[in-house]
Amino acid sequence: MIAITNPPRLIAWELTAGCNLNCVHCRGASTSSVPEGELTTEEAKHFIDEVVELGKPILILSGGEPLTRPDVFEIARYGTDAGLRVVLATNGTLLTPEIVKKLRDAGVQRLSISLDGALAKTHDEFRGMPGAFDRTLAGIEVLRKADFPFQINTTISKRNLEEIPKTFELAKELGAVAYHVFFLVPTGRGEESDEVSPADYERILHWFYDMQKGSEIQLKATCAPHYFRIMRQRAKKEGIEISVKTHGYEAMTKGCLGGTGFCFVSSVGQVYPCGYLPALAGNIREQPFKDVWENSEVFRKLRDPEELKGKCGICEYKKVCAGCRARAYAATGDYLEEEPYCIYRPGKK
Ligand code: HEM
Ligand SMILES: C[C@H]1O[C@@H](n2cnc3c(N)ncnc32)[C@H](O)[C@@H]1O
Ligand code: MET
Ligand code: SF4
Repeated sequence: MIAITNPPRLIAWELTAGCNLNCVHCRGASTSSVPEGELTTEEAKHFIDEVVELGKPILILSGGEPLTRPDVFEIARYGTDAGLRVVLATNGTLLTPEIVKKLRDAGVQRLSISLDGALAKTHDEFRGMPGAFDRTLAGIEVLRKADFPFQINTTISKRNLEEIPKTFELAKELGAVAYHVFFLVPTGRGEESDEVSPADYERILHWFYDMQKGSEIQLKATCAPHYFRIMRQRAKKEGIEISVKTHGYEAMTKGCLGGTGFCFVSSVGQVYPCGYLPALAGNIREQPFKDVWENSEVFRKLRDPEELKGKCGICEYKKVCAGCRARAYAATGDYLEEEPYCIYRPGKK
């Protein structure tokens, strides 16, 4: 039998590991020092050529802080011309009208702005810089004036858990087209002691389900695969079928796309299932991207739910959830082990 591999739907690309901030939770442990040997402009363009050979995913230009890389506009333009939907993830502190114009001219379709609290103190402590909150809000103001679409990304940890509803309200007031929450993964500078408890995860994901129902803007939980279990448990209780009509995009996807619909490429060309799981699939300098995507052992394992261990392995929701592989890795050293932050006991329904 010939195994058919779907092309990636989304690729997050760390254009540079360098950053102007020093966030307490940063997966890349980014600082102002830029590592040696990052992909050159030519190598970056070559990578885009290779991506297009496989399919037309959304290309997320990320970092580090992608706006610290001078050729970011040239790379974005190249991706746009190649037919990709190019978006960019930024901390928002470096946005000026000139930069926003250049991003628009390069065909960038949306920005994500990280905002980790509704209060300046919370965000600034997260971001390791006094004044970061004000600068990010100033950046958002530039986007509003230019009528440039943006979403707000918030990483949820113990530091801001109780401020999430307020941050969601702020995102709406600011005119975000979507609100995406990321649950902290203990990797890089991210600390396990900052992770919210499994019970709090459950609580906030139920809140999220309720918010999603009546929300005029798109809400998405990333790195919280158990949301897809909760969605099904709640829908069953309410007697509703899960469909695109009732649950939108969430009905068509699953908990974690790492290695199946999504991958992360580091600034030196390393390919990983996501930016939080240091399980190396290959390097685009050594192998064609297609070969890494289709044949690497890590990706093959992640595509097979039968490989899952512990309670995830026997869970009736494993095909829609599969747990966070990065959290399993951080807790045990084995990315196929059970998700440590899920309270569900398989078989309970
Ligand atoms: C349009 C602007 C967007 C930006 C700038 C953005 C940014 C990001 C970033 C930076 C990550 C983290 C990647 C990593 O470090 O590993 C991420 C993850 C992800 N995003 Fe977005 N995103 C955007 C829109 C979307 C949309 C519209 C969707 C789907 C409807 C989406 C789905 C995902 C998924 C599935 C992941 C991967 C995490 C996982 O494995 O579940 N994103 N996004
Ligand atoms: C793309 C998003 O990823 C967030 N981010 C950075 N590091 C981590 C981590 N360890 N866990 C979860 N999210 C993280 C950023 O704050 C940004 O909003
Ligand atoms: N620096 C950007 C942000 O904070 C993107 C990457 S974060 C690891 O949103
Ligand atoms: S989370 Fe983003 S803004 Fe913060 S240090 Fe890391 S790369 Fe920079």
